[in-house]
Amino acid sequence: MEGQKEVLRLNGVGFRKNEKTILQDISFSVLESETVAIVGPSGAGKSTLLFLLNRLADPTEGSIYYLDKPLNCYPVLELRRQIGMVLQQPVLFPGTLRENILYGPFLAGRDSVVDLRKYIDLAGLGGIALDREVSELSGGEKQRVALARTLANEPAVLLLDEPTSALDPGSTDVVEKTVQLLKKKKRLSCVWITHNLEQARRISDKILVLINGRAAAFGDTETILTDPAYRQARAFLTSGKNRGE
Ligand SMILES: Nc1ncnc2c1ncn2[C@@H]1O[C@H](COP(=O)(O)OP(=O)(O)OP(=O)(O)O)[C@@H](O)[C@H]1O
Repeated sequence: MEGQKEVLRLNGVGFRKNEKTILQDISFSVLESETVAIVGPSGAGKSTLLFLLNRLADPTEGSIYYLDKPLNCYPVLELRRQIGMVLQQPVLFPGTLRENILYGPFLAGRDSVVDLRKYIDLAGLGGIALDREVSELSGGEKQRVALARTLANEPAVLLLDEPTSALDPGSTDVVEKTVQLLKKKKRLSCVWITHNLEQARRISDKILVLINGRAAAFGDTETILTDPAYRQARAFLTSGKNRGE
């Protein structure tokens, strides 16, 4: 879409670990208010690519820009506030719902001014008492707490690594709708790993197909999912290596 600013840009990104090439020559950008889905077979390097965007690792080749500066020019904690991450298995601290959601704002010194209710409602947690221990919650509820906690940092970019693969349809719907709402209201940008092509169709504007650490295709969602030119890339995703959700 014209006029959307570039939020993330990868130029020829590669990553090697223990002499093994995990990612090679990846270039694409993510615009403001845009969701890019990353799809690809197991072991293709999807999670590794997401880790690079959050500086859990650094590329061994190429560069990654966030807005107008290389990623490594930002203090890492500030960067992770602006580029939040939600993983397949929610990582929560022992403690209450309130403590978990206020953790990020507390670190930033704004826990006393934050509107906790906003994030509770966004993540569809309205029916749960704020002083409930998170260890007592269901998997779907925990994942929604993890989402609310990340959103409480008011990130500009959200990285999602199969956030709904272990969730029931109701919780999946909450996560998808929340992200869509924030795209519209806050111009949130997302990079969302999914094994589910139907989910990719619902939530993404563009798709990156990653195969053996390389970008096999990148483009508009409908084009990637329907254009015969991408049949081979799609075939990889439905070849049985791919898990359904
Ligand atoms: N810390 C590490 N050291 C060495 N190799 C690693 C490391 N992390 C991942 N790998 C390897 O990198 C490759 C890509 O792994 P990655 O987890 O990024 O793939 P993925 O596409 O996310 O897979 P899945 O869909 O199964 O989650 C795999 O071959 C994996 O074994």
